[in-house]
Amino acid sequence: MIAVVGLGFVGLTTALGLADVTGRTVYGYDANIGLRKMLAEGTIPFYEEGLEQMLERHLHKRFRLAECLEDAVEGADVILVCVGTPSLPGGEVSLDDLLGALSQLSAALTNHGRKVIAVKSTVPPRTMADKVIPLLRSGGWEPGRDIGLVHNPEFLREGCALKDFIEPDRIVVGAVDDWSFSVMRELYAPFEAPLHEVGFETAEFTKYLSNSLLASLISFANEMAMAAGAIGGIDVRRSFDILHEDKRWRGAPAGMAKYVYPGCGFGGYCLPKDTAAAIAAIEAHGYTPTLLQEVVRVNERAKLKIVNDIAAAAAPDQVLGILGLSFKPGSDDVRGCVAADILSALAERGYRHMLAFDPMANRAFASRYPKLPLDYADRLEEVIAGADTIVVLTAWPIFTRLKADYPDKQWIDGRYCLI
Ligand SMILES: NC(=O)c1ccc[n+]([C@@H]2O[C@H](COP(=O)([O-])OP(=O)(O)OC[C@H]3O[C@@H](n4cnc5c(N)ncnc54)[C@H](O)[C@@H]3O)[C@@H](O)[C@H]2O)c1
Ligand SMILES: O=c1ccn([C@@H]2O[C@H](COP(=O)(O)OP(=O)(O)O[C@H]3O[C@H](CO)[C@@H](O)[C@H](O)[C@H]3O)[C@@H](O)[C@H]2O)c(=O)[nH]1
Repeated sequence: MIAVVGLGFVGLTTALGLADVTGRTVYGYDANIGLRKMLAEGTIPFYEEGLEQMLERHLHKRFRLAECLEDAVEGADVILVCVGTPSLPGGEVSLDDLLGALSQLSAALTNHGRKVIAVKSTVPPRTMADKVIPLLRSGGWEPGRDIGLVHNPEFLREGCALKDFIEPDRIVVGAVDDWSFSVMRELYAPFEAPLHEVGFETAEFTKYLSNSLLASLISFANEMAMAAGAIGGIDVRRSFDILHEDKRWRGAPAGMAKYVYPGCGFGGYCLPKDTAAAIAAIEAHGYTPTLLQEVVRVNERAKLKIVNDIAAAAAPDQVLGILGLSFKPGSDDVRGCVAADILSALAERGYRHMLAFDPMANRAFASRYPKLPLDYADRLEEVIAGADTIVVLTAWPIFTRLKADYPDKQWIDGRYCLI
């Protein structure tokens, strides 16, 4: 049996993906009672393609919700911990939820059958060795002797989380001993993906390596787009389309031609936090990662640029139409989205009449950012009718042709996505 602790984006996807692919029974536990109740009724609190159907298929059968941690882990031989590791104000990661969950786990475990604890949350290098192992020891569990211990970072992308989990490019496992490796090999045997057995630090670092590269590529794209704007006369969208025709971008399974598009900055729950955490972790070891620092600065500059573009195009007493609030198309997640930063910068500059529409994220945005002076439109057409200047902040495909359809409006394309 499998247990999953923390049923957010990663935990729920992991639990349902494992139930589906392995055929094993998965017990899920989340500390949030409201979330447990919602899941027990077959609904999920965010949009993720195919996930609700997967919940419907496995709920109360292969996927069971536990009301307490003890029940979730009692019969499990693998316990995957998927709690959040958010950023602190200085960029370092908060390990409070993770260490809290692990200390609850060490109190909840009994000696009946050996188990593996697998940390899936993203953590800075040396967290397993310096924080997790000492914590388990202080709870009376010696990793490698009484209990197995693994770090198994997750690489899924929101918007295609389930597909990414079920068809991963690679699986990375750092473990305390051979037995833990063998349990993870067995767990992932039905998945057709290379499984890399490495040390804890390599597993931890590989996750930051991946997200830091993605953040660097986006900041590179944004730097070049801003440079092109300064030169003038350049069709940035077409330049990038032509760039992506280079065969080296196109080889499956990389699919990077769908990445490295310029825009008004990267946001979301992972790239900003993981880049900041990578910088903090590297600095803490005495090295100054100047390129990564610059990646973050370019990202701030990309957000500021669109704020300046808007200020140059429309006075604060005008109505601004805002299209797109979610951190990326295909998702209703608004955690760390650039729209929040951009709209709060506009509010600071005195803009008070902003009418926004997102195909999925209106409600989530309103509840997470209640102080922003925004009105919400139920339909795209209301924004078009209500504003002369319209700003695109998320590249939803339904926005692509609007500029051509409404040439009389003033368009500010924060995502270089309008044709
Ligand atoms: N969201 C992504 O796309 C993504 C992808 C790869 C890796 N990650 C990493 O995975 C981790 C989880 O991210 P997420 O987006 O799923 O976070 P999330 O905030 O959506 O979910 C975390 C869940 O853990 C629960 N929780 C917190 N403390 C708990 C405890 N003691 N016991 C039980 N449940 C507890 C919370 O109630 C919440 O539902 C993070 O480290 C993140 O960096 C996220
Ligand atoms: O070419 C691009 C690609 C993305 N973005 C922006 O970058 C942010 C993040 O996008 P993306 O990387 O697609 O989304 P996430 O779901 O946050 O996934 C990232 O973060 C996850 C959590 O760590 C990792 O597992 C994934 O591999 C990694 O892509 C969003 O604001 C996008 O709008 C761009 O501006 N240009």
